[in-house]
Amino acid sequence: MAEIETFVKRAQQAEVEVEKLFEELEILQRMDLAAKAKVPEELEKLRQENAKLKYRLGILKRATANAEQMGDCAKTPKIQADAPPKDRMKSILNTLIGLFKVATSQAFPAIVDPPCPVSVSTKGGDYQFNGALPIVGLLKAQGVKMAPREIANQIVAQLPEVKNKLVDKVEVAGPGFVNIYLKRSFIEEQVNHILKFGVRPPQNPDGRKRVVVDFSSPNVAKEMHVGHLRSTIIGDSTANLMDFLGHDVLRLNHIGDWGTQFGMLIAHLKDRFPDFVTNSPPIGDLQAFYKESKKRFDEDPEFKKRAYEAVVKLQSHDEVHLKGWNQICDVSREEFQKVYARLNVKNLQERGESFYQDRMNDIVKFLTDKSLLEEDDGRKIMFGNSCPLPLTVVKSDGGYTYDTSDMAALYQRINEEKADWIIYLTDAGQATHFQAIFDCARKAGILTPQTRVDHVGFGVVLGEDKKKFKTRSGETVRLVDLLDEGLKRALDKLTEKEREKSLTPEELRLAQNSIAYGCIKYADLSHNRNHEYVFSFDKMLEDKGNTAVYMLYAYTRICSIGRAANLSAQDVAQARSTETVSLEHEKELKLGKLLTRFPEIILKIADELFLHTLCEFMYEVATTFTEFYDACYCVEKDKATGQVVKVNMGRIMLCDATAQILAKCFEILGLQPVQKM
Ligand SMILES: NC(=[NH2+])NCCC[C@H](N)C(=O)O
Repeated sequence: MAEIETFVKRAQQAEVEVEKLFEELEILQRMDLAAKAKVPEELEKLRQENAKLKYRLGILKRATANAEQMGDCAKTPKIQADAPPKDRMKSILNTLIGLFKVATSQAFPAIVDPPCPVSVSTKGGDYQFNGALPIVGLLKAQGVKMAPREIANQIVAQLPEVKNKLVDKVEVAGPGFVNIYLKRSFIEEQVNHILKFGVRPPQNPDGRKRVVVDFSSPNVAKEMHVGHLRSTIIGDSTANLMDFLGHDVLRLNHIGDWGTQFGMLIAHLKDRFPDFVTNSPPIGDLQAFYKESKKRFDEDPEFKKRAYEAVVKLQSHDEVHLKGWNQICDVSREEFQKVYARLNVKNLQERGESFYQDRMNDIVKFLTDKSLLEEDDGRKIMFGNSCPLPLTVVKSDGGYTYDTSDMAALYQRINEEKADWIIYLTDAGQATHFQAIFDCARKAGILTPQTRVDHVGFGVVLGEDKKKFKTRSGETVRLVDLLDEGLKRALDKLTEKEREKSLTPEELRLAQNSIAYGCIKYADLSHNRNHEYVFSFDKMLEDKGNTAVYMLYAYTRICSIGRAANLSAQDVAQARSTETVSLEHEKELKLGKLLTRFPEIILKIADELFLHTLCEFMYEVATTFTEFYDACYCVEKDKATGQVVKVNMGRIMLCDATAQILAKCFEILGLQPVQKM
């Protein structure tokens, strides 16, 4: 299997490179540069290499096909490594940027790497090129004076006429914008592409990356709180998105499972359950256990002493102490697992702070050797180049800190995991911690520009009273209780609508789960993550506005249109290869255009890491779909008998493409829509 992965990786890299070279070649040809000669040679070599890889991949794949069939198949097949890039979805925005870049370079060869801003148009045209204005300044710097409209005209004159399947017409407007109108035939082609190939990822401009997503990361023996819930939800979706793009994703749960608090926990364990080594201790409520031991630690100096001794024993890997530590971690692990199972969070690998024990020694040595550590009141600290706050790498008692483990983890992820991109999900309060880590890692040469790092922060969760989220009695809300309440509220909602009358008990249960977990996730994901977020079941369960309930209903409604035409799901699936969509009606075209924006939205979100953009897109799809459905008959029925008289298959296919796009969005967000609710 590992061998296959390596082949897949190499084949994909080759694909990306071939495609890149194709593009480059096209540009070079158009720009009529003499440097052409070398490229075809390289291209040919890559092609041959790729053909060989594909051939061997084919053999390996056939050999493992049976094994794979029996394994746990993902719901949507991952993009095939041997799928030519041409089969992926096209980002219209990127294509337009490419076209205008070439045209601008041709019109103004003296400007190196011209800026090329293209955006979706709000009026006049589908997209808009805004590059003329910045060029005014650039020309001026070279002593050339030219009006923006004139610049726009010259650029437009260079747009390739032939071979352009995409642009219908362009017009220079206002102070020098270029309005771009797309060809209907192109939009139709893109929608038909969805029917033929399914919702495929767009071509990644930077190729396949090894992406580490560090999320959830609760702490052993402490409450897994709503902050961890946010991290879990946003992190899981971020990882899903990276998966969809075809990256090689590693989901890591950096749990807090190491540190001095284990001394008091183990000392307390020894007292409470003296036979813990032979009999698994029934700890039950670990939070209460934590509180008890903390109380003793604070009040009883003798206990405190034993707690310190226990830490030393644990760190020297004494068997009995390791056993106790493991038992305590197991109790927490079980609790965390319950939450993950209910939220359907999969493939999250536990790699807690304890994993880095030896590596923390190594990183301290590494930093010491580079003379980067300073003494400060017995501590060893490190300053970066730009961040005002130093890291505490070694405490005065010789112990390590959160900073030390994160430095060690960063080193490990870059050098052992070969990460190209590392994404951390924690509350915004940890922003300075990560700034300092990244800053110091750059200074130490651990982090170079080859690796992208992002701290994806999020705001705090508030209760409906706009105060810190707590239970009525002021306790932290247990996540399992919160999820239970979600389930109860979802069922109330369904019975309020008397859905139990038309759904089977199993359908009702599925709908309840879909709504409960869907509403919690969607409420979180649909808001800008930087903002504070008010946790309110009432708001989440509203069926108007951009809520999970609205979106889930919209989806089931679209899915039901085929049924209204007496078509089974299988009929619809079969029609995808025989029917085509034509977007004659204005509302059909509007919907088609929106669907074809999916690839550019995905690329934007992957770059900026703001998932609410996807929710906004989904909402726009749902409302645009309603406009289409109100204006265009898909199924005509005899008013008197209710019999189907006419089915417009092309339109049913447009419904299907819409449903497929929405299904993919749900999948990325970790929601599980149902066919009926
Ligand atoms: N690599 C990391 N620091 N990941 C995030 C860890 C979050 C930490 N355990 C907390 O509860 O706040």
